[in-house]
Amino acid sequence: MELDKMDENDWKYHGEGNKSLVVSHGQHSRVLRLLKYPAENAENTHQTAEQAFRHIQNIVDFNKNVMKPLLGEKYVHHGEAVKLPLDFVRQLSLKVQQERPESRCDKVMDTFSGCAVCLPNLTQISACHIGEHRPPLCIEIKPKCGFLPFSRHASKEVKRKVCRFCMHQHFKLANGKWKRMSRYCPLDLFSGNKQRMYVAIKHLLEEPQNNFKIFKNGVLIYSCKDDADRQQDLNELAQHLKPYFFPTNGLINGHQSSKAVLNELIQVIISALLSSWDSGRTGEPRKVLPSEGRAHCEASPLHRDMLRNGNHYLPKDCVLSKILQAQMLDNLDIEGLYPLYKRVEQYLEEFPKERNRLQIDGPYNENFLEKVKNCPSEDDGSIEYAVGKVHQYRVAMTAKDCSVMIALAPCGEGELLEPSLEIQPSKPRFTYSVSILDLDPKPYESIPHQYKLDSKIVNYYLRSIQSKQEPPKLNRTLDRDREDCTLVFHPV
Ligand SMILES: O=P(O)(O)O[C@@H]1[C@@H](OP(=O)(O)O)[C@H](OP(=O)(O)O)[C@H](O)[C@H](OP(=O)(O)O)[C@H]1OP(=O)(O)O
Ligand SMILES: Nc1ncnc2c1ncn2[C@@H]1O[C@H](COP(=O)(O)OP(=O)(O)OP(=O)(O)O)[C@@H](O)[C@H]1O
Repeated sequence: MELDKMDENDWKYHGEGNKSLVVSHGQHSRVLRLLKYPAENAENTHQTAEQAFRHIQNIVDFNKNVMKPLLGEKYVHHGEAVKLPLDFVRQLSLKVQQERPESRCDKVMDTFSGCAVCLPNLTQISACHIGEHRPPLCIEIKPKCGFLPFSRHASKEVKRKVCRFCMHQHFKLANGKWKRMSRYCPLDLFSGNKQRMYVAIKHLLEEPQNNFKIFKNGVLIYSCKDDADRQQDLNELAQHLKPYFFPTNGLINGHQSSKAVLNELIQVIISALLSSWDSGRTGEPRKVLPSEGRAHCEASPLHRDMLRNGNHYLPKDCVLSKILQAQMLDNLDIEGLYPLYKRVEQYLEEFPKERNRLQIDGPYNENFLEKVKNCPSEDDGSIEYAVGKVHQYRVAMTAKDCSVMIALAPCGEGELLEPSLEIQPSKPRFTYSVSILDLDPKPYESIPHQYKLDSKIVNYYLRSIQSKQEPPKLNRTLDRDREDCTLVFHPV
């Protein structure tokens, strides 16, 4: 990519989140990730070009020096900070504007600094069979927090029973963020139990919100639509997917065939999420013990029998296990962390110059990682302990908000390249790659917001459960009874 010869016509809108907008290159498997700002203060960010570049470089450094060693070399692509011609960025911003979803237009793309992160396009993977005409598929999952707080600081009993995602759903619906409740529960996805994972992914398909997307040849073909006819959307998705899973089976018709195709998709997703390259070598997957806080969430719509169905484990090096371990660095809960944040604040008021030594805003280098890894386990009253816990919490926050990309390319007969997924010997095979994205550092300043938000979510949940005068389990049990009118897949 020659930075002085950038042409906006080579790039197209790819997607965006709350903080960044992503464009992809038409020919090369590359994306540019540009930051966004609230529309009202876009021109007043008062950042010099140097500060803007530092900010982008900080994101790259955090990915490279902190998240990559924690999550694993093979999953994290840290990218590169680039400085783009301002003219190109302005033209690009005009070009993509019409493609942007309305709900994201409260923020505008940064057209002032020219700074961006250049990354591999993780929706792409090269097909492993010459003459293979089916383009790559990619499934993106934002799994969110996969455990219940086990800290003694978590003051409300409900936090030990119902997971944050399930409680947050009530708050999000009340605030109008979503129109329909998601039945997805992260604890089921992270359980390592294939039946529970199956149901979790089925619920993501039924109500994707911002947790589930599918791309074909790098183009988004399935995601959240507020006023969608879900069954029709799923049937259309099945039409897209059928050549991948039933290549020789003629035209697909009817609800049953859609279910069969989506069933195959879920099986492949589960295999990719549980795959661990180490297990390939040794033959036996290495297990991690189930940890505290990982049993199940009482708001999950799963049947008790399935929850009781034995202990299951995540293979040690699978992507979910890596993410969960990083999430669990938050072992005090925000309620235990907040007093330590205040200790740091007080210390910085007295000794403002210490901010740099303590690496509150970076640099995100090996030293920062050491502080995260070697934080004392007991509170000795020191500032070092408080800062170590704050750093750990911020890393955990990043892991609770990241996304997993599973890119799949069909393999022809006898063309099996490593790594590959084979669901059953008679079924089509895929070569695949699994990556983790959106690993930006969460600002130190957001801790008070997290503290308030946590209490709002819990209090709102308790109120809404009380107002229905039903215990949480009963609520979702009623939902389950209604499941007949929605999609029912058959668990493996
Ligand atoms: O707080 P949460 O759990 O709602 O997570 C926020 C996400 O909302 P979600 O619940 O996933 O829909 C939110 O996602 P959306 O904008 O809702 O798609 C962001 O990812 C936000 O991160 P950041 O502030 O942009 O760095 C996320 O904020 P952080 O808490 O990770 O800072
Ligand atoms: N390297 C990549 N390759 C392909 N697609 C990508 C890549 N990085 C991001 N995307 C796409 O762009 C979308 C937005 O990116 P990202 O999640 O990093 O934005 P964000 O604003 O940081 O998100 P959040 O709302 O979680 O803060 C992703 O959901 C994904 O679909």
